[in-house]
Amino acid sequence: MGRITIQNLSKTYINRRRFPRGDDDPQVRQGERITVLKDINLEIENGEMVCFLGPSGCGKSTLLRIIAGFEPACGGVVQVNGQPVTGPSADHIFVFQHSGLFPWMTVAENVGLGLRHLKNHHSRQAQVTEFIEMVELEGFEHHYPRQLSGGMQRRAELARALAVNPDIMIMDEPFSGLDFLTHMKMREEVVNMHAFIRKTMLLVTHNIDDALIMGDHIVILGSSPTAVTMDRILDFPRPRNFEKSPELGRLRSELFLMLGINYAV
Ligand SMILES: Nc1ncnc2c1ncn2[C@@H]1O[C@H](COP(=O)(O)OP(=O)(O)OP(=O)(O)O)[C@@H](O)[C@H]1O
Repeated sequence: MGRITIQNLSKTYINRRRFPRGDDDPQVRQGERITVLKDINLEIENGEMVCFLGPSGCGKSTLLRIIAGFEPACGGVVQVNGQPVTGPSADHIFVFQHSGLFPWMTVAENVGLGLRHLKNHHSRQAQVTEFIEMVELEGFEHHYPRQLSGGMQRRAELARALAVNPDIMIMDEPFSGLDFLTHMKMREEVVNMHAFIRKTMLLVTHNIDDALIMGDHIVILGSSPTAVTMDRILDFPRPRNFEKSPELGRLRSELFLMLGINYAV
């Protein structure tokens, strides 16, 4: 289960670097308070693919770090499956990171990390093989990360995430730095993987098309301080196609406008 409830969430950072050196005034020494998130309310259903969009610096990563328990909130509540988040939970949440593979381990060893609990060597190996096949990396089981292309490394990371089998998978700009075709391929793979595992996935992206093609639910955050400016369930049929679905195309133009771009490209 991966149901998330966020109520009146707020987050303030203190910019301690702002006080002048040697200033002993306690108020000044407290530093300038920067409110990043204010009154965020969201309901995320189990199994949803939620795409977060918003201008740079609006607090998308901060929000995901709070959900993952890496960062405390300053106000409000975040609950996962009805339980308040009080810290990181390796059992429930997997944070998909760039270069998250251990460089001294092969692809199979990296993927196998998530299956350490399986005592039977043969069933563990069988599952490692299954996940590696799922991301089409068969033949590269014994390669080290440095021997893989950027796209293959991301696929190996996906296989590792699948092996961990978390309730919630968090992906912060998972396609950044990939070339156009690899980006498209990875996007397709994540959509297929999600359709297969139906786990809750939270994905931060700067790419409106990614959000529209992938998301069951789109959340747009506005800045200064960040509030939810759009919270919308997408029920367009899949595979999604802008040419075949004029409504999807209209929503695309609307999102471009909301994010300050007048002419959708
Ligand atoms: N540890 C911190 N201390 C002080 N300020 C911070 C800290 N972490 C983040 N911030 C500030 O919080 C704001 C939101 O940062 P965050 O990384 O969440 O934005 P984002 O929307 O993910 O940005 P981007 O899209 O550029 O990755 C920024 O103004 C950032 O400077």
